[in-house]
Amino acid sequence: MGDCVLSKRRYAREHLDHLRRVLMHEPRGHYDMYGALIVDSEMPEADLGVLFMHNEGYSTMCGHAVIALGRFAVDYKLVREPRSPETQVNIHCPCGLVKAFVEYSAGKTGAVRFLSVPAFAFATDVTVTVEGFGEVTVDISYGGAFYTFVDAQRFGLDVKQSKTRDLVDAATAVTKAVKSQVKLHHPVSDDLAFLYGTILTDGSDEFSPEPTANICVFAEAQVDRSPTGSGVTARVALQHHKGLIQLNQTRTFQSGATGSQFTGKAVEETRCGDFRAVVVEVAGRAFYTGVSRFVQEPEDQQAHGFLLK
Ligand SMILES: O=C(O)[C@H]1NCC[C@@H]1O
Repeated sequence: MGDCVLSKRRYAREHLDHLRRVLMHEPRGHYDMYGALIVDSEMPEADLGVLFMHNEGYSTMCGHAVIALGRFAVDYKLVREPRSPETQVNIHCPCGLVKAFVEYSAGKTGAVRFLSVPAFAFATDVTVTVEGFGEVTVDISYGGAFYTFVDAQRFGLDVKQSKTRDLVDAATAVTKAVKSQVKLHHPVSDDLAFLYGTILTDGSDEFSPEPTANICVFAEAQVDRSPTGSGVTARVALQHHKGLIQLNQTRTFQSGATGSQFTGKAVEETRCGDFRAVVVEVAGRAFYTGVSRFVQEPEDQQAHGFLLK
């Protein structure tokens, strides 16, 4: 499989993709299913490595999965002695080492915060031609994965009120335009240099104690149910880059799809290659919903999984 997490991601994509389809697609998963696969990490300081899976392939970062995995790692004893009030869990994601801190008290795990890899605004006020919408000005930012950001109002939409289908169509058209018209690059690895999705926002980027809502459409028009941990990381980096948020100012980010919330703040200025970057802390909660055991029967014609679009 290769000995670094990024090469494991490449190997899974090239040789094990049938397993992702079995788990993420119907009848075991669904169009918007998301999965995390725990792997060994080559980093001595990592407690675990992880590959992220979605409807089309493998992402490089997933904040909502890191929040869930932080709790999971403590509860299932993947880390040495848990400590109160917080236990640190170092999770080696394809984008790099992410440090999660899991509330722990009287044997119970709680909320999780994590410090992600250096995040940076890649390009601001970029004009692209979007099919069906004409020229649209967008920002592009990196938070472990690259996202395009644009105010939903540009399309006459509202991230909390509009039909999900309309938001998905607009975001997907933007993603398609940016992918074909903007060349991305990442100072650490070419494997990180791709556009993962588009995040439509409510346009409230100036610091405010009020929550700001966004909806993330990623991979193959997949809709995130969370406020998007890597998206919050990228959005905070963008807001900080534009001088709209200062270090240690905490903002609340809400999913336009479900109303679930994360908080995010930039905690440190740093660099990523030539980019001025920030370390962003994202916090949220994850809950167990059950334990599943999947099987495949040889006679099952649909055993390999299928997707309805
Ligand atoms: O929270 C996140 O970062 C992820 N949620 C789905 C899309 C992203 O990978």
